[in-house]
Amino acid sequence: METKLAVIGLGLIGGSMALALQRHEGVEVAGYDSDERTLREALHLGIIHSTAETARQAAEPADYIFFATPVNETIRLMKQASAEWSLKPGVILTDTGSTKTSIMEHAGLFREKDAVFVGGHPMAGSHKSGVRAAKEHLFENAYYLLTPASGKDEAHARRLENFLKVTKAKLAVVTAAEHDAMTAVVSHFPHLVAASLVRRLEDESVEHPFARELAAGGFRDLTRIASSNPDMWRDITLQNRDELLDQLDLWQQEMEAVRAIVEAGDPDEIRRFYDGARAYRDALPLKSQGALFSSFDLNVDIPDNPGAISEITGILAKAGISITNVRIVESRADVFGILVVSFQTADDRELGRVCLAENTSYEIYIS
Ligand SMILES: NC(=O)C1=CN([C@@H]2O[C@H](COP(=O)(O)OP(=O)(O)OC[C@H]3O[C@@H](n4cnc5c(N)ncnc54)[C@H](O)[C@@H]3O)[C@@H](O)[C@H]2O)C=CC1
Ligand SMILES: O=C(O)C(=O)Cc1ccc(O)cc1
Repeated sequence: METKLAVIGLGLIGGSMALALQRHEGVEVAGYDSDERTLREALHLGIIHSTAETARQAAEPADYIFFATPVNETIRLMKQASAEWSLKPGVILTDTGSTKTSIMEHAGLFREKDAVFVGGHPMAGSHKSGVRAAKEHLFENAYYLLTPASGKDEAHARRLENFLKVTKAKLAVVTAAEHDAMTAVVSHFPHLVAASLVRRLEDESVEHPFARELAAGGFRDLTRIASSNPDMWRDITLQNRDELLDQLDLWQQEMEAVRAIVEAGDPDEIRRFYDGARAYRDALPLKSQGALFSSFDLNVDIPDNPGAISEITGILAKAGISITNVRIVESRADVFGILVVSFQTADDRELGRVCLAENTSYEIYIS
């Protein structure tokens, strides 16, 4: 029997969701995006089977409705859907938003409509946005958090979980409050810090214009997420404002403590500070594709010459293993640099590792 799916918002996440859910046999995906070009492209790229002229038109016949719009827009659509749309009895509505408390405060709007809203957040993505960045594999191995409103909704959450299994994400149920507290620490606050570090460099560059030329390696790694979509992050910041304010207070305390350590100038204490952070960071789970790990990387020690990069990419291309990115994190004349090769899935990375080990003598490792 055909299952009808409506995806509202066809950017990176909605597009990827539509592609991943097409792995189900007999799923018919109708899409709507307020941006006409995105809608046309989604159809052209096979991300959706049909376009709708309004969100309502896509949603009314659907068995599952996904809102993959910026979070403030999702709340606006939820209000409209509950007040005006004629939804199919038994429909499950869900979203992909990075925040959950405000959204779940509106889930009750569907209670009298024989419809259930179960919050969702696939914790994979990148600083890229838009339909062209959509990938069927995006959610594989990533955590996908679900926030059913109450015990009564858990049966519906299980139905949604079953539907989402084809994404190969790791599904977990949490409360909206737990969700927002945890994502504030691992995702939302780091975005604020990354943006602030970039702004600090911009200020510094007034006096030292050369500083921006030196912003390589670590600085670029640490601030990649500052290239994210500002509209999306405005909405997230507004919806998770209280948690972010708490994090800012705690960060100020942390910075005071760091300041005291630096001011005291005790070498042992300074080393203990770095060592503690390194030990905790190195023990973080790497297998999962959490919010801060958006690709599967392989590090290859290569000599610092352009031939080495094309050698590696050539070997992988010949073996038909697709890569999503290559970059050098450290490169100095006459020493070995580290080439970071990113893959779409853990399986591709393993194939790449074996292939490079067989065909080169470079040291290869997963950091
Ligand atoms: N980018 C990421 O890495 C992740 C984002 N999310 C969440 O998923 C949602 C979507 O994010 P992305 O796909 O990255 O954003 P995106 O910017 O790539 O796509 C959003 C799409 O929604 C459309 N849109 C905006 N208002 C609309 C409306 N009223 N009706 C229909 N379409 C509308 C836009 O035209 C755009 O195509 C956001 O809530 C975000 O917080 C969740 C996990 C990861
Ligand atoms: O680019 C990155 O590493 C991210 O942080 C991606 C991301 C953005 C928003 C989310 O809600 C979850 C993941």
